[in-house]
Amino acid sequence: MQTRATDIEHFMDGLISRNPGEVEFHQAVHEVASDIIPWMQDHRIYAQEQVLERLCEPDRIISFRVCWHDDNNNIRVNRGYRIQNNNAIGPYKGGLRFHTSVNQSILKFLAFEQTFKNSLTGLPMGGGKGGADFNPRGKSDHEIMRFCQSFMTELYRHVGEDIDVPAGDIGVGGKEIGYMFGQYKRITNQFTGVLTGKGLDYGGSAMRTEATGYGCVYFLIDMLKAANDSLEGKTVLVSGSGNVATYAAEQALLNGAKILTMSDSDGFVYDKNGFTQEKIDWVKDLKIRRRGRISEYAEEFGAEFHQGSRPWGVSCDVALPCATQNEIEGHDAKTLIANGCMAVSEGANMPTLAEGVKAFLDAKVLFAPAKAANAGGVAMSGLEMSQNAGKRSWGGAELSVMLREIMLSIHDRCYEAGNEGGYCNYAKGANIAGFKKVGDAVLAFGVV
Ligand SMILES: NC(=O)C1=CN([C@@H]2O[C@H](COP(=O)(O)OP(=O)(O)OC[C@H]3O[C@@H](n4cnc5c(N)ncnc54)[C@H](OP(=O)(O)O)[C@@H]3O)[C@@H](O)[C@H]2O)C=CC1
Ligand SMILES: O=C(O)CCC(=O)C(=O)O
Repeated sequence: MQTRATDIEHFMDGLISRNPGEVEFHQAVHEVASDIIPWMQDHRIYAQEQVLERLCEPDRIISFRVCWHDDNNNIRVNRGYRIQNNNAIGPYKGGLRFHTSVNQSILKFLAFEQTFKNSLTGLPMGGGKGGADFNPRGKSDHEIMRFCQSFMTELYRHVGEDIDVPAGDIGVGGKEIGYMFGQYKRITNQFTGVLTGKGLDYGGSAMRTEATGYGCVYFLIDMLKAANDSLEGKTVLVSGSGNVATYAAEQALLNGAKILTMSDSDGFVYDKNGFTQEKIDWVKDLKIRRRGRISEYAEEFGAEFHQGSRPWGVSCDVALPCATQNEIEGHDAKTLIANGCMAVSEGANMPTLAEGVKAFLDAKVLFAPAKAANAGGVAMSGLEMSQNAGKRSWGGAELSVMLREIMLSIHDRCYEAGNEGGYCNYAKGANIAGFKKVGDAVLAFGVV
């Protein structure tokens, strides 16, 4: 039986009327539904049992007030959230984002995506996401510490090593995880693996910092290999200059690529000579320790700074969007294609708008969707959970091998479900492979 476009529209009309105004959530669901609704024509049980409908309704949405004192002793009020989307295949798992843009729609889209991403890793992790509309930019360390402690003072009652295990995301790195872990331990008097991305001295895992960016490039390499190509000598645009961007740039460089750009929310830098390891290390120090702006790179290394723009107008072979959602619009995708871009691997979550994804797929650009390409980070978090549960720690070399194997198996799962004979639609493959595993678990539980 053929799926009619109206089936997808009908499904989306219902979803939009139940979740008004949540545009990012609508966008993420539409992207999955467009592949899953046709697929369910031949897999009727998932439609009969309303599996997609169930996965689109979070198990629970937790929202709370976060009060803290700034350095001038003013009381500040923020809103914190945890979206526990689905725990059919394991405890809720997913990052915390601290950014002014954070709202329920953004976190619902992220928790929804996380559910399928975690499924693709093959590890026992459900999907969740959380955060707050707190802006760490310009805050002192003491302010960040007080905010994190206040945030955890409410969150602690909703999380636990077998319940829900948050980690970092935009605005939440090792420092913030340390403050939150310390507060959890203080309140509960328990030392458990309740957060991942912890420091190595207190239960963290080697390779977690590198895992998302490295994994994104491993997926790219596997995709190129399946198309009888390689990364050697290719020019690469990277957006962002945070955790994912810097480690993606580093791994691409290690594989012989030439990195031309990095960016932040003020604009992008274009280095015609390419980023060396020394320059990437300088960016890491700028962003993590000095909390500076990417424009300073241009002054330091004599590169171009393009204020208020994204890097997609620069000619390249490969694009690695690693900053945030919706950073490649339809016209950006068309520009990239016109300038010769032949592969895109999404380090950020949902960085490409639907029109952009369609343009890439129509042009047969190799396109690695976020839920597959950036799954290395949460996979390493899953391995951190295993280490914590077993009260042991594995070495970096061992974990690197595990990360490489997990990324290859994610690639192969997506390839198997998305290969259309001559061209692989990895977006479709990731949706089907991710959905099927969670869906089978949902079916096993009956109506719950
Ligand atoms: N960390 C992880 O393990 C994982 C992260 N991701 C995703 O990767 C992306 C980046 O996360 P991560 O590197 O951890 O975060 P960081 O906070 O380390 O870095 C974020 C980077 O993106 C830029 N950025 C943020 N918002 C915007 C915006 N609205 N416009 C332009 N640039 C922006 C930031 O610039 P500025 O300094 O100006 O804010 C910064 O360069 C996110 O989509 C995240 O969800 C996905 C999987 C795992
Ligand atoms: O490691 C984790 O649990 C968080 C990863 C994450 O937030 C993501 O994959 O988007």
